[in-house]
Amino acid sequence: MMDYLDGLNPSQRKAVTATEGFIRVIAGAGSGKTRALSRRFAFLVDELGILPGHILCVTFTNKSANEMRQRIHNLTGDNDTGYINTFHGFCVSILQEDSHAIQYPKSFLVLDNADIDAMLQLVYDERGLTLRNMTFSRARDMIEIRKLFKEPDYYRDMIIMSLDTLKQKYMDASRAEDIIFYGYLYQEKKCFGLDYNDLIKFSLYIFAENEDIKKKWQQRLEYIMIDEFQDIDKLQYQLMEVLCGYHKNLFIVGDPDQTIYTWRGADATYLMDFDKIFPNVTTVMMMQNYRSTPQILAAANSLISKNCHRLEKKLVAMLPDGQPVLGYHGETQEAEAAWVVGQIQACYEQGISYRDMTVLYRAHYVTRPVEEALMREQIPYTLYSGTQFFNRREIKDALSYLRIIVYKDDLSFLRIVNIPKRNLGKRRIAFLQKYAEQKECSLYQALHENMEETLFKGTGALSFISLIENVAANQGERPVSEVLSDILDKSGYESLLRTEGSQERLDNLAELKQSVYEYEMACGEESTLEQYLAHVALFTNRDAETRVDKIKLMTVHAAKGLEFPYVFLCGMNEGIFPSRRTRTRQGMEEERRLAFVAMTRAEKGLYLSEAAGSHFDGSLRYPSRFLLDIAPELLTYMQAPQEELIQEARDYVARSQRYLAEPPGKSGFAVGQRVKHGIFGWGTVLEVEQDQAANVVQFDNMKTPRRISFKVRLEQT
Ligand SMILES: Nc1ncnc2c1ncn2[C@@H]1O[C@H](COP(=O)(O)OP(=O)(O)OP(=O)(O)O)[C@@H](O)[C@H]1O
Repeated sequence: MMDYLDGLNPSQRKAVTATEGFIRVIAGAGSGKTRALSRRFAFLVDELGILPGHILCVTFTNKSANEMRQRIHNLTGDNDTGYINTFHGFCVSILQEDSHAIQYPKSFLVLDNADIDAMLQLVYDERGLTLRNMTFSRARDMIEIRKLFKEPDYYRDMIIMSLDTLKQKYMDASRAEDIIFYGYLYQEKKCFGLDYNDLIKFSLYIFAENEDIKKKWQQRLEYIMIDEFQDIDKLQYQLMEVLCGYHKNLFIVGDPDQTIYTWRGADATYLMDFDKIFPNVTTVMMMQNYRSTPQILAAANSLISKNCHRLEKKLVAMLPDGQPVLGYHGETQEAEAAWVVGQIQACYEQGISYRDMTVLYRAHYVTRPVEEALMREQIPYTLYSGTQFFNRREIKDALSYLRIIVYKDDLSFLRIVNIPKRNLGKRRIAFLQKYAEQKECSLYQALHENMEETLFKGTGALSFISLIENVAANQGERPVSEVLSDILDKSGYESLLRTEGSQERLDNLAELKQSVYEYEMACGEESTLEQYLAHVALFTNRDAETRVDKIKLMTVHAAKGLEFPYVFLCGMNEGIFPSRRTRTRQGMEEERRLAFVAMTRAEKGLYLSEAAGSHFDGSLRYPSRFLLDIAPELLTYMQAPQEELIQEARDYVARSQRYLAEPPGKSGFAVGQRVKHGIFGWGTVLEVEQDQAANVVQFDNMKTPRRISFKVRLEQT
């Protein structure tokens, strides 16, 4: 047996061996929390003899869950790696076991954005809405906000209401927003689909209503560990509170300086106040950084020290000296891109592979000049963005084929029934929709019952149905990867891509097969197609790794939790990074943390660049305040901005800082509350816009509502 404490520093050892009670680890960037977490898991299993199935380890992304599973497998040699998952993924496990408590089948569908869009399309078609009423992406945001804040009890409609009553509510709705919202809930219930919010809400509901189920899970989870705790949100927090209620062994680890998801509801105070809420909390500080050179760390420390609201802490570099952090000011964006690419080439000539170099940026549009320069120099690169791997057409098609085998659901059916062409176009589908409506059955069932009818003569209906039935009949005995290859082959889908000559799409399919195969290896033999489908719906493009030697391009958000030998952080200009949408001082501190996360991804080399010129709206581009925050001796410019420009930038930053709303930037009001304004008089709060730091108030004496900044005092009833 290996010694699990080998190669750990004293605080890491403490984190590993303090197993009982409430433990909080405040871990700086690159201080080895992943290492500590996985060793702790192995320690619990091998030294204390805890069964892996009684440990829950929550990670922030599926990718980190997979990595953690792999590490733990390597450490313990055990195939059973317990519950290592994201909160959403873990809720899938809860619901797969206990969804009967809410009369949902085990085989519910986990919906991703593309599924939600497909459902929205059905609602829009049925109720004559167009994208002019609302784009899908705005509709998705609206639904999420309504579910989280405005109608947090929405899930009762889905669970308690009958499908018919829910449909009536949808049909009775007249405002576009209501039509979309209730139409979507209806579609969800109709096909037993659950989106990310539902997963947690439904689990909490089951626990609240069923003492025995709650007890079962509480008793099962003897030890709970949560990574990236600084980005936990309210619902996740509630779930965690319930889960640790029996054994009270909760281990959390996070870094307040890396909170970058407050815009999505994350709240670092859960980490900061942990010791005030839970009894006898042991706090361990991990401040030794093993990732970056002292040069990189000094620059990052210098930046983050400019945040006012933070726990004062200093990361200490453990690695030997490296090259200085390099900066560059380009006269144009093209010049900046040329410098970045020039540095990449120089590194490559020194024997550094492309895969060890990563370009990071705040917003996608910044990549255009860099991409052009890379193409010109014929340097291979991959963009982690836009169309996410699991949202690509061919991947969605392939997964729909897998889904139809298990669920026979309408969404998958509509997606693939006519791909490749089976002569099942609009007219025949309309017939099936009508038939399904009358018989209250699925479209698949409708086709099954009608395939011998004249309308379907000369179509591929018969062969489609028999293909699905055949594969479905024996899929239980075969590995998922085999089922996938089989269906892609027999459906003619793969040869369709071959005829289209889409090599890239074929490569992506190969990548998918590989990822299924790896999933099977990680999960052991008992992985079923249902389980795979539930988990794959939780994936994001961060999960699709590249195997070829290519430069990676990604946003800073996507780089969370990752590390790269050489990092090129470009577009460091005011209006880009920090983003022009930053409106509050809190928001500005979050941008600075984001820049800190970006810089601390780098191990050996860090390159910071920006360009003069103007933005889309004609305003001048100034170097980012984050560059000015770094002490000058810690940033070596290969071409520096002129002193005059720096002074202008400082003036600009000082001006813009004055316009940022004051902290704490919290409204303190609830929707519907009556308030009194010094001049406008009485009114009602319609909405609280945290990002604008304003309350939307309908004043009694005014026709239209006004946004009133948090800065202005409002009296309450
Ligand atoms: N005690 C140690 N001795 C040597 N190297 C270590 C030690 N602990 C961790 N490392 C190395 O330091 C690097 C950072 O560790 P890890 O990825 O676990 O950090 P992290 O705390 O999760 O980082 P972040 O919060 O920035 O994402 C890894 O390459 C890891 O192998």
